[in-house]
Amino acid sequence: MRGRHDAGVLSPGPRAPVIPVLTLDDPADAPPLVRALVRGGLAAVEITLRTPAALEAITAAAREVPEAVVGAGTVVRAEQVGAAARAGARFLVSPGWTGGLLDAMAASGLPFLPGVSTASEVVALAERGVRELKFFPAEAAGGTAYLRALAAPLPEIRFCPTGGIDAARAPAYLALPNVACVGGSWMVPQDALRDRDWDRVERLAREAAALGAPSAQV
Ligand SMILES: O=C(O)C(=O)C[C@H](O)[C@H](O)COP(=O)(O)O
Repeated sequence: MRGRHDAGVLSPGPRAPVIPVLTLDDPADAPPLVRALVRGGLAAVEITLRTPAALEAITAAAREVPEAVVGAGTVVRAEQVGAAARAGARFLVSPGWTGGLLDAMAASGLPFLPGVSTASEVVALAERGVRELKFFPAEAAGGTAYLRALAAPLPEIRFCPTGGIDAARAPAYLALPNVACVGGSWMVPQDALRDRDWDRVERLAREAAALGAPSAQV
């Protein structure tokens, strides 16, 4: 993988320790929600392609909140790559990977984070030149102990662990040398989203932004 991927989602640069992972049913929620996250200090956000509203939500957030960097998550099929890019996504995240998906993501020119949960996958992707990876599902797949173990043989790989991480667990991940940032949905609780309590989201985002030495760049 060449080109923009070398600039990467996780390379040093403008910093945020946490990427909020958003799943939205109403695209109208996207702009005020993303604005609240940006106000709290989390400017890079991932909107998952898990709902019919997702592409419209990406479009609305990208257009109405230009100070945010809006990416697409749950990219699991090659044809979703073009749709996400056309909607305005500026980075791509997948819970997993296939050769076809990697080719499509690389061809998009956008930074991307394929998901892995085993050492063999890390080696396979490193062989293809991909060194910035999502570790998913982080807690279920071995958590900080697993990532710490991977750092010894594979020190050049940088991870964004996601899945089961909350404000209490995030600092231990962020303290690892091979972790650039963490992903999670904890700063957007279901009831806050239902009640459109953007002030609460902003508070939780501010707490998340203060959590650790960050280095997500998108
Ligand atoms: O949809 C995807 O592409 C995923 O890989 C799953 C998400 O990253 C996690 O569901 C977010 O993690 P939680 O903080 O546990 O909610």
